Amino acid sequence: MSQVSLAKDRIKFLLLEGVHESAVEILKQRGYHSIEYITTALDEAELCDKVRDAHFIGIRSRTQLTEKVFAAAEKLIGVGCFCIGTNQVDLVAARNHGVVVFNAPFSNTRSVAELVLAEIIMLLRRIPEKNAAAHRGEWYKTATGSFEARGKVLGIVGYGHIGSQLSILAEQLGMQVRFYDVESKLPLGNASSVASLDALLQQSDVVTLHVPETAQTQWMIDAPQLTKMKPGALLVNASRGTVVVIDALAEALRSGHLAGAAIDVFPVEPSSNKEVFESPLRELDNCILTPHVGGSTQEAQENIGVEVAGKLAHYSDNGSTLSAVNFPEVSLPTHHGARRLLHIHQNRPGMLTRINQLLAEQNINVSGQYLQTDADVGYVVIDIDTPADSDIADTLLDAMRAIEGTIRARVLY
Ligand SMILES: NC(=O)C1=CN([C@@H]2O[C@H](COP(=O)(O)OP(=O)(O)OC[C@H]3O[C@@H](n4cnc5c(N)ncnc54)[C@H](O)[C@@H]3O)[C@@H](O)[C@H]2O)C=CC1
Ligand SMILES: O=C(O)C(=O)COP(=O)(O)O
Repeated sequence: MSQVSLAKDRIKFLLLEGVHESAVEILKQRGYHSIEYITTALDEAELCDKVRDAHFIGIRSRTQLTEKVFAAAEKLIGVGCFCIGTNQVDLVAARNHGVVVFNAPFSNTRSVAELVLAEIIMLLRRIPEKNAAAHRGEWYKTATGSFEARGKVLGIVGYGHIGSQLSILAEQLGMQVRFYDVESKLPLGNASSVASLDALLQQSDVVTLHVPETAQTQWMIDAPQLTKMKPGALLVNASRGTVVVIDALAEALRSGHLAGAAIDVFPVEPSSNKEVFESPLRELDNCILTPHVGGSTQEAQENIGVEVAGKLAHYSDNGSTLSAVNFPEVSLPTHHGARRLLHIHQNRPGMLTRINQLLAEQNINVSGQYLQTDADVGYVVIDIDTPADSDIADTLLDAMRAIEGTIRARVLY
């Protein structure tokens, strides 16, 4: 057997932020036992040190994977985001270093939708203030400012997996659902789309945000947008902390223009449970504050562990990049009796020709070849008919690595 294909027990996984143990179980079931498990996030300097000998890293929303981290991670071939958001990863840097990034696009969406629905009911009934008062020994029994959810207009910004599930749940309560999305989306049930964010803000009794962190969504809700909301309206943000300008929100809550808010995500979040949480919203009783737990349920975390660990193991075992968020997607059959080589390269003319020339020169029969490219990167998987004890794959690998524009090449089996 060739020496270049790494044995599974030498493939190292670094799992951070206490990802669910289902991830560890799946990796072990798939034959990966070299797993370092850390319950917290690491800062950039600690990460640069830790990632040096890791082949895979698993993170959640706190760990920032920067260009500097990827440059230090010489052996890294894959990242698993055990969450939905991938804004914490420099996806372009990852791709340029030949590192494939996966996430779990659905597994915690129901959990977020349920939490938001519960918060809407709590806010409509002014429970946060009444709860805070009761904790101080005050008895604040009044119907003033308390409303049923039935008949109220719920404005959803971002009608994706979470927004659309919330739409269905809110309609069960009799809410009238309207949404604004930059993409054309099928309205579910009796929901209807609204042409602009401003129009949605003006019409809604409750506004809830379910957009990803992008340049367009950054500080999307600032003082001018809050002013457009109905007097006495409510705001919920369980998307990303950069979507809402917190000082502007605090002012809108203090002035009484908004009656309440529920905020799960913040521009700066503590990096561990031991750090103090600072926010101007802390002093406001009419604001539900939660520590980024929208997706933190046992069900969601267990499913995410299984899903993302499965994707990492599949990529490691077979080279498949199906559902990668930063990489050309190649879905591959397992090819028994063949050797499989992977070549990740800058997408420039003639790369495949050069690889195929090498194969022809060595008189190697190709039994399968799979290529996908995006604007910058090409990924080709080559199955060759050669006995397992031949060292031709090693020779080929050296030659492929010498091709100018190669980012990474390896023999899988
Ligand atoms: N609080 C928590 O624990 C969690 C937070 N999240 C956050 O929620 C976000 C949304 O999750 P999903 O619904 O699963 O994502 P998704 O990708 O299914 O939906 C996002 C929707 O937002 C729309 N959109 C993008 N830019 C927009 C803009 N500028 N204006 C209006 N609409 C825009 C998209 O077209 C898409 O329909 C995630 O990106 C993540 O940041 C996700 C899970 C847990
Ligand atoms: O799935 C997401 O995007 C989330 O925000 C959840 O993040 P977490 O895994 O709880 O740190």
